[in-house]
Amino acid sequence: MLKIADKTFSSRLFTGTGKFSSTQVMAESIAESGSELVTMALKRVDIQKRDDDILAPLIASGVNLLPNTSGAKIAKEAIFAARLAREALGTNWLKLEIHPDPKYLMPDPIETLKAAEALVKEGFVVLPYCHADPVLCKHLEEAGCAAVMPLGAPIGSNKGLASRDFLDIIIDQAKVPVVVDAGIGAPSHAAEAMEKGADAVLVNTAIAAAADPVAMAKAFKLAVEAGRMAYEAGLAGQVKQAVASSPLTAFLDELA
Ligand SMILES: CC(=O)[C@@H](O)[C@H](O)COP(=O)(O)O
Repeated sequence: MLKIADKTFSSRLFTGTGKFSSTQVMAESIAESGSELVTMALKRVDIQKRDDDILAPLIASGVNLLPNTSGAKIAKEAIFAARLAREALGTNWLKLEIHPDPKYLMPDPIETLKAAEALVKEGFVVLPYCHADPVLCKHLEEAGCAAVMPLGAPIGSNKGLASRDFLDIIIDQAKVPVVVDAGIGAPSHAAEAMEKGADAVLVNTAIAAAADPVAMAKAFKLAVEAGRMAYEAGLAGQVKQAVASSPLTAFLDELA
């Protein structure tokens, strides 16, 4: 079981709600993924009515909602969005996302830390999306964030763990759960993150944009479970030279 703040999860696959061809496909894919924590951009949710297109099936399914502040370019906007989300959705959980640059959607580390400090003080359970920067992740942890969400690669790029060496350091140092977020483009990328010891992964585009999102959601579910199982089993280390699996010359002993 994975514990983040006051909640426990049996699934280590978190999912997004964007880019699906329809709400029905989204709901079926999330159900198939087994995900228990689902993020949605506040800007996409009709906060006036709880029977909103995206919200209704999510609430009915019983998943935990993780509103995100995507669209915020500075800390002040993210804090405003967070308060709105708490009011509208009745959750103090928040995926803090601040990216001022629309081309690469790179998270702003300075504004993210500033907003995280303020939101933690207001009682939010803050899960910040950030660069795979070990020093920044430590600062976010010290600020009271419930987890850190370093990127694998730019959002929607499907490039996998381009930041793998830095993820290793973050995972090694972290005292809060590490959720690898963004850029995970294939089940094998998710498995790699889990094998490294990440506590969870968040996947959106690779599921939503697949030819068959429901089947892909299942593939990610299995990959995350396999990756976690491999991590817990303890991977055999890598060496440069070949090491024979069984004695090479024992059968020649007869000749001696
Ligand atoms: C939905 C969401 O929160 C995204 O911003 C997230 O970072 C996922 O990224 P991918 O779409 O690359 O999986």
